[in-house]
Parts: sequence; C-alpha cells; structure tokens
Amino acid sequence: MTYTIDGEITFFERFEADILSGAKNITLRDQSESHFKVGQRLHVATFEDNRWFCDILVERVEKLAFNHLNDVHAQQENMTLAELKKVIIDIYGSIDTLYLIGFSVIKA
Ligand SMILES: CC(=O)Nc1ccn([C@@H]2O[C@H](CO)[C@@H](O)[C@H]2O)c(=O)n1
Repeated sequence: MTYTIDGEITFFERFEADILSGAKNITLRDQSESHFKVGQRLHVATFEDNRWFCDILVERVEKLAFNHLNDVHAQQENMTLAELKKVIIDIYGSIDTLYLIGFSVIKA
C-alpha cells in the first residue's frame, strides 16, 4: 500500500517506544507546529539525529489551553498529569496555548 507523505514531525527519542507501542497517541506542540491537518500522513523522525522511525496519520488537531490539560490527555501521553505538565514546561517554558495532535502509527 502506497500513500503520499504530507509533512514531517520530530519527537524526542525517549518517546519512540511509547509511540511505536501505541501507548502515546497524542503530542502537544506550540504555535510553530499548529499547521498539521487531519488526514495528513507524516514522516516521523527523532529530534536528536533525525532518524526515521515511523509514519503517522493525523487524526485530531485541537487548540488546547495549558490550564485545560487533564488526566485524559496525560493518559494519551502515557504519563501522569504532573509529569506531562513538567515535560511541557521543560520543553516550552511557560506556555498558555498548546495544539493537540492526535495520531495513529501507520507504518513502522
Ligand atoms: C522534538 C521536538 O522538536 N519537539 C517536541 C515537542 C514535544 N514533544 C512531546 O510532545 C508531548 C508534549 O509536548 C510530550 O510527549 C513531548 O515530549 C516531543 O517529543 N518533541
């Protein structure tokens, strides 16, 4: 089965296993990565060395206030809510507006 790749996204390597197992099926990004659209198929590589590890299908794109993060989001990240908030602050600093990108792995 062939398909068109519509773009690219990177993840920190430490999330690779959770993405490949399906334990992590959302990511939360800032405005600079708010352009993804439902139905796009993306090439996924590690941030550290730009190594391809899967293709994903974008299933959800939603604007989400940091203050509205909840346990459902954390579960979809395979973390506790406290862990998730810390990860986001470590990456982005203080941030009000996030973009939730929900996905499924279509090739690995
Ligand atoms: C590599 C890069 O450019 N940027 C990011 C930004 C975010 N994330 C992950 O999204 C969730 C919430 O932010 C958490 O699981 C993060 O670790 C990531 O893996 N890589």
